[in-house]
Amino acid sequence: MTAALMLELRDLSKSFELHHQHGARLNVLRGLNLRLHAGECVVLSGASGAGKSTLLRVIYANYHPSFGAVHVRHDGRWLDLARATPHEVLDVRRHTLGYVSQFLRVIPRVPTLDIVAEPLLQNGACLEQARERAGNLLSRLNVPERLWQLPPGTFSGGEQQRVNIARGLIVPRPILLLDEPTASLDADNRAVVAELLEEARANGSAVLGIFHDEDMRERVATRLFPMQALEAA
Ligand SMILES: Nc1ncnc2c1ncn2[C@@H]1O[C@H](COP(=O)(O)OP(=O)(O)OP(=O)(O)O)[C@@H](O)[C@H]1O
Repeated sequence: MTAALMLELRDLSKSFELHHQHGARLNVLRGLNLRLHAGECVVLSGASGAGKSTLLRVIYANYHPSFGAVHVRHDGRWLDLARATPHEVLDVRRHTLGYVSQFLRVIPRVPTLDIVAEPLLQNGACLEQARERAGNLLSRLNVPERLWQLPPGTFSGGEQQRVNIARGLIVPRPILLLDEPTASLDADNRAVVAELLEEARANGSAVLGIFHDEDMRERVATRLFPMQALEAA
């Protein structure tokens, strides 16, 4: 049986207008086509500045594409995020499309355990279930239990990144976007993240990510998607 198509980018382009440079345009993505299926992990490769993060931000609807379509399979139908309403975008983010960046951005003074549990609570789980699953993920990611009741503001870069990954993976989502989520992690913790991603794929998630570390790329990628910086307009 062929795996279900989950995400399809068609003829996608993105340029930025540089207001402080008299409206000059910077073309970053042009005519890009990509299909992502359930159970695969496609890793974006290419030099710094090739547009990898921009592409993930366009898919997550943080940036609006200049041209083209971002079709996602959401709730049994296809939706073009480039033309979706803000309400539809929020619904897609809540149920279908996860995004884990390098940085943890959270409300200050909330304990780590609740930060991780929050997305599961929002999806309808009870507090006890959400905290239990949060604790499991934090343990697997080697975040010591003595830190769980503290807000993560003062944690090390690697600890914050592991909290961020736990929060990003606690709700199983059909499509996962990862923007260098393991950048500050040591080899042992990178291996845990690779295992978590394999489990997500085995459960049918489609993963699209950026990993600068070559070991990590080789370990998690089922396919590479090469990208190149465009020439100036
Ligand atoms: N909001 C923005 N406004 C203007 N230019 C932007 C914006 N976001 C990204 N760019 C430009 O787009 C180009 C691609 O950036 P992007 O961060 O997508 O590259 P990348 O391949 O992810 O690089 P790296 O591997 O270094 O993270 C860069 O030249 C960057 O300056």
